[in-house]
Amino acid sequence: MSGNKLRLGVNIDHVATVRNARGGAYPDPVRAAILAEQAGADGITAHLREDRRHIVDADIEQLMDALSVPLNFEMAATEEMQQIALRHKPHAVCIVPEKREERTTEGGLEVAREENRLAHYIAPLRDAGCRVSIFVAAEQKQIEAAHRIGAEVVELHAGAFCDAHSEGRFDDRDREFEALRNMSSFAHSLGLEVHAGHGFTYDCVKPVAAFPEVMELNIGHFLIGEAIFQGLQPAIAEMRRLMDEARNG
Ligand SMILES: CC(=O)[C@@H](O)[C@H](O)COP(=O)(O)O
Ligand SMILES: NCC(=O)COP(=O)(O)O
Repeated sequence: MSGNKLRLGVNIDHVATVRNARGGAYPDPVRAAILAEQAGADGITAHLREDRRHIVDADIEQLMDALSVPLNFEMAATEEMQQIALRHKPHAVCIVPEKREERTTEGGLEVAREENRLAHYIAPLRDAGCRVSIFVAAEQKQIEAAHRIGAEVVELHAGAFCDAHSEGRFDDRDREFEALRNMSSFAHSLGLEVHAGHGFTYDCVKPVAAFPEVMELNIGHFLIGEAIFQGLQPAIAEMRRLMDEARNG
């Protein structure tokens, strides 16, 4: 991924959701990834869930062959996913919590609860050259634990902030925003690279994009939705414009 500008990782999971609705071959998430690259995405994010509800193993194979920007491979901390990651050796892996019954990622990884296991789990991934990120809630104890286990990056779960904003719960939104801002600064003070993701829309991206410590935003569901109305490349270009506006004033 490029320099120290605020990078945009485009998550293409939900192109696969549409594809899988009919069990066919289109729309192709790999074609979406290539179009996203051409529209200015600095990286592509794909979440291979245990239940393969959207991205499937063949998508990861094809993305590894087709992409000229880095792949951020989201995965649960399972033996199966570790073997898949070690086989492909993507630029980055992001360890996320998963529950089969969830509709989408509901919270951050409870790193503090299983530090020893996760430290051993991520070591081979780091040794294989993958940049290891941990998807965490904006909580000090989780960020400290992510640092202790040897993660290089934390991705702050922005979902509570984004949901509160879109639902008009502005007191909740402001509280979540303060947590994100404080934990972005705290994570940076530990030497962690700071990312954020989950739930960003045009309306709520700028306040977090303005955090000077944040190096990357991973955004998917909203962009794929917007692509239905204005096309994927214009949707990405607008998100990029808003991110740049936030960062550069
Ligand atoms: C970890 C995260 O916030 C996103 O990658 C999200 O998981 C997208 O996938 P789902 O929509 O299946 O949760
Ligand atoms: N890690 C967050 C991500 O990849 C995209 O989340 P969303 O924008 O699909 O909610």
